[in-house]
Amino acid sequence: MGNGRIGILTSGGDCPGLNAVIRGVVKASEQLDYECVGFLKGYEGLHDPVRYINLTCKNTTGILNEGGTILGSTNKGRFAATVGVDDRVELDPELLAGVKTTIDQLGIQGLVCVGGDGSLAVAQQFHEYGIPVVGVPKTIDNDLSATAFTFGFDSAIACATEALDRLHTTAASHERIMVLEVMGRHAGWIALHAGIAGSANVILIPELDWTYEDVCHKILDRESRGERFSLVVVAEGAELPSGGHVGEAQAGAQARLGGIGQVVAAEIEHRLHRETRVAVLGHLQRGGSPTTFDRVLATQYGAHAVRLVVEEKFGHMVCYNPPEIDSVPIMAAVNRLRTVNPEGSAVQAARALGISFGDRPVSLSPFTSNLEAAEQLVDGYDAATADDIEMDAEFVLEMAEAAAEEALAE
Ligand SMILES: Nc1ncnc2c1ncn2[C@@H]1O[C@H](COP(=O)(O)OP(=O)(O)OP(=O)(O)O)[C@@H](O)[C@H]1O
Ligand SMILES: O=P(O)(O)OC[C@H]1O[C@](O)(CO)[C@@H](O)[C@@H]1O
Ligand SMILES: [Mg+2]
Repeated sequence: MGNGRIGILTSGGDCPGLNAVIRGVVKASEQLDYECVGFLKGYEGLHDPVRYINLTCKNTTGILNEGGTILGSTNKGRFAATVGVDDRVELDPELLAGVKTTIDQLGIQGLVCVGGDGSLAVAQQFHEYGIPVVGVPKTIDNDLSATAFTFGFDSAIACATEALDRLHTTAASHERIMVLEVMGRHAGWIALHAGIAGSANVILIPELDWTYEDVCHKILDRESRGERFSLVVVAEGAELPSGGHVGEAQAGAQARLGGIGQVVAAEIEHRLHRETRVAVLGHLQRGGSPTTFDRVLATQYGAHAVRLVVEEKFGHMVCYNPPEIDSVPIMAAVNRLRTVNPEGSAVQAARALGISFGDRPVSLSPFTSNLEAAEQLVDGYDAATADDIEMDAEFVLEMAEAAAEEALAE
């Protein structure tokens, strides 16, 4: 059996690039004369019943650009180590003992666990129990600490950006407001990056409190300049102005988020009396072929994970510390979600372009005469429906007056 055996499993929500990591691990292992074993359906294949396949360069050929994972994955089952942000649930000691027996009996020298925050929290408990593990950071949500990027994120934002490009043309043709709901759990990375790349007008993320007034304000401001359509991106985990998230609680697992797009679209339509439509991107963001960036990142992660096993750097996770691939203790990456910095450069750049986060009134464009914009804004406001419109006539007028005063002062 050459130098020994390396195990690998893919756990949690799938994402593009998982197969690229598997291939990277297998190829790098064979180069060093190690055999590879792939456990099926995440951690579940490690015990009762043990389910695995032998992986070789030959039987993994052609998978680099395939979405999904040839090993299968799950985000439910017996290995729930976290059920929410900053939560720790101890794994059953009998389960841990069973996994240790599997690893010992198969002669696995190191187990490569490819997963997000929850799955790596499991890997950390394996490590504490004496099971030799190394981690690889995966998730479309990009919410893992200690790495600049997880693989899967770039593919997800490519998908969301394409969706925005498509929504753009139909929104413009029909002069509608389009709301796109994207994934990301409690982090706004997908919404932020896709929103910037897909030229959204409003981006709503969990990290910033927002109001319907400010969202509608932005839409009206665009209308005042003759832009009679708007694109709103909302992260599934964004908190409603009234508090709380939209989704369903699940027993023994993280809440399933989703549905906020519909809520936001309905409220905008109600307040502005403008045709508003919603698109929910859902699992399209997790499927399909990885982008070039994700292929390169995932391949490097796979190769580097093998190196960690060979060097017996157990309890570590590979990470991207641009421009290099590096490693950190798994503990540094889990139980502390990496969320968007509201003062960070991406948010600042978006604001500089006039993208609204729904958290403050828009300032009128420096490129339009303020007076002209203010007049248009008042004209554009349909007084006939004022009684119906819960969005404040007063607010619009106040803004118009302030702008007019400013313009006169110039
Ligand atoms: N075998 C399992 N049994 C129970 N729970 C599991 C199992 N595998 C993964 N999970 C849970 O599924 C969830 C998702 O896993 P993970 O964090 O690795 O993926 P993710 O892509 O980041 O997705 P998420 O945003 O749902 O966390 C976590 O809460 C994790 O604990
Ligand atoms: O596949 P499921 O169980 O619906 O999980 C969806 C969740 O998984 C992710 O796609 C990846 O973590 C999240 O963005 C989303 O909230
Ligand atoms: Mg996660």
